[in-house]
Parts: sequence; C-alpha cells; structure tokens
Amino acid sequence: MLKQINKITVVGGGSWATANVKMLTDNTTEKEIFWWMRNAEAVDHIQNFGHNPNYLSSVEIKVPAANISSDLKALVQKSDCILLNVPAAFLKQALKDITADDLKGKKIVSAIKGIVPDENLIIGEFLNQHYQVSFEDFLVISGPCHAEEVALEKLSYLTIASQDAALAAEFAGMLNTRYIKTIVSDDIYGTEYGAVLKNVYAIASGICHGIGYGDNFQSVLISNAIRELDRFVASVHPIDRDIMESAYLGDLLVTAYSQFSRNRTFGNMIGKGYTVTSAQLEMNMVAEGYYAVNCLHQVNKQYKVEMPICEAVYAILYKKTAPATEMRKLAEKLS
Ligand SMILES: NC(=O)C1=CN([C@@H]2O[C@H](COP(=O)(O)OP(=O)(O)OC[C@H]3O[C@@H](n4cnc5c(N)ncnc54)[C@H](O)[C@@H]3O)[C@@H](O)[C@H]2O)C=CC1
Ligand SMILES: O=C(CO)COP(=O)(O)O
Repeated sequence: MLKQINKITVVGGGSWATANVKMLTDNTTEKEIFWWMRNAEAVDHIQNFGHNPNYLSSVEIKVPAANISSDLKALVQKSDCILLNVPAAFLKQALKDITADDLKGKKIVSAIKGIVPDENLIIGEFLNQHYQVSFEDFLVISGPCHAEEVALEKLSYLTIASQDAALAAEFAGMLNTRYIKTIVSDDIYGTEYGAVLKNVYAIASGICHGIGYGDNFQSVLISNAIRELDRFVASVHPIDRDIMESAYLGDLLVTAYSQFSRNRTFGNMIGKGYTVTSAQLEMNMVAEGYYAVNCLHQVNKQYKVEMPICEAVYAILYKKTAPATEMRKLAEKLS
C-alpha cells in the first residue's frame, strides 16, 4: 500500500516533543523530520550543538540543522504530517499563522494530553471545528510514557489511535524502536479524554501525598479514579472499550505514581500549601490537569457524570478551598 506519511513536522520545544523527535529519528523507517519551536535561541542552540538546551538536554538530536526552525508555516508547507506537541493552553498561539488551507489534506497527529481552554474542546474536536481537519486524517499518540524514560531508552508502550487502521499502523511503524512498542486503537475520543482525565487524577494523587495520606489511601483513590474515568468516557463516547488497557488504566497508573509526573508533582506542591502560581513557577513544565479540570467542570455540565475526584480538584484549584478539608470530604465518597 502507498505510504501516506513521508515528511513530519514536530510542533513544540518541550520534553515530550523532544522525546518524539528522538523516537522518530531512532526509528529507521524512511521519512524526513522537521522540528518547530517558538524559541529562536533554542533553535540556534540545537542547530549548533545538537541538544535541546531546555528540555531532555542529554538527548542527541539527529534532525538536520536546516530542518529546525521557528517559522511554522514554512515547515507545514513542506510536510504531509504535523505532530502537535505543545501544551493545549498554548496550541492556539502556536497555530496563530496557520490556516485551514495550510492543513488541508495533511495528517495531523496529537501528542497533547489536554483540552483547549476557552473552547473546552479536546484536540481532535478543536482541529475539526477550527481548521476543518477531518477525523479520518487525525491520529492520537497516548499511553503510559514519560519523556524522561524515553531519553533513557527504557522500554515503553505507546498507543496510536485513528479511525483509519492502516494510517494508525503506518504511523506506529514510524515510532517503533528497541525501546518503544506500539499498540493501535480506533478510539480517538476515549484515548484523548482518558489522557486528559488521568492528569487530573494525578494531581489528586499528588495533593493527597502532599497532605500526608499514605499508599493505602492512594490505592483507593486510584481505584475510584479509573471508575470515574470509565463513567465519563462511556458517557461522552459510548463504544465497546476495555478501560484496563494501557492507554487508559496504564496511563493513569504511571501519571499518578511516577516521580516524573508533572501533574503529580504539581498536586504534591498544592497539598503542601504552595499557591497555584508558585507551584507553576517552581516547575518550568506544564501540568495539563490544572487547565483541564476547569474545562472538564464546564463540559460535564452537559453530561452530568458523577465525578467527585474531579470536583474536589476543581474546588481546590479554582475555588481555593483548603486541600485537607476537600480531601476529607472526598474520602467520605470513595468506596
Ligand atoms: N512530558 C511527558 O512525559 C509527556 C507529555 N505529554 C504531553 O505533551 C504536551 C507537551 O508537554 P511537555 O512537552 O511535557 O511540555 P513541558 O512541560 O516539557 O514544556 C513546556 C512547553 O510549553 C511551552 N511553553 C511554556 N510557556 C509557553 C508560552 N507562554 N507560550 C507557548 N509555549 C509555552 C514550552 O516552550 C515547552 O514547549 C502536553 O500536552 C503533555 O501533557 C504527553 C506524554 C508524555
Ligand atoms: O502523560 C504522561 C505520562 O504518560 C505525562 O504525565 P505528566 O504530564 O504528569 O508528566
């Protein structure tokens, strides 16, 4: 079958974009990789020294210097596939010069695990409504996988979701390496929403750790979290899915427990009494769950799913209720 993807532009300069560049260039399938980031100084540094100065700086970058740029439009025009990898809160800003025409006919992959603020849309819906990207041309990369472990080449599994099974398989084939295994799925909605929700549950897990709850309570929290995630995803997009798969339960577990999780780290600081702003400043990385829980609160007004964990995190982060009080109330609702 004819290859649909030959030239890929990776959009974003953070840790996951850097990890995606590494996976795509370590993989030996024939393709050309371009890389966009807004920070011109970082572009210059990578072109000269072959390392991202700000994120995963130990990773050797194998993208040719001429293919790295802060001019997104020029790179998009050269590519047949765009891999979006900026935090959802900065997606509109990153795409500000890009039109629906620029994306026409191209395959768009989202490695973002967030909701676009103000729009309250997951990435596939946002691209469809604002850029007329058809769902047949849209793919999602998800699964339990921290960029830091990709940098260390620790064995990791990714799920590639698309309504087009051949397209998902083709893109998965461009990521497989000695340390990356891929799984394909047709559940673009569930994969996106699952990844968004698990970030909120990881914040809850971090808050509880910060307050002083132990592993016994954490396990009950996460057991309730997967049921809450299942209820929400089943309500928004009711198809036959196994919520125990790596893209759902696996990603929830790694994010709720890993030392590398941005969301858990952020939650831990909130539990210890940091303000949202001071926790964000401390990290230099983005905890998507902070933005997502506000969007989910709005989206759930339509679905009315019972979501006590999301509501507790929302109350702590946006209503400024005391973490200890809110978690004590939540503990009464868990089973
Ligand atoms: N880091 C990881 O292990 C994984 C991250 N993801 C997802 O990848 C997406 C990108 O996250 P990371 O690469 O982890 O980001 P990061 O937290 O490593 O870096 C922050 C990113 O945000 C950008 N940024 C910060 N302030 C900005 C601003 N004002 N305007 C525009 N851009 C700004 C930075 O340039 C950088 O690209 C997120 O949706 C995240 O959930 C998904 C899987 C794994
Ligand atoms: O999605 C991730 C792991 O699969 C990354 O989670 P964090 O953003 O919390 O680090």
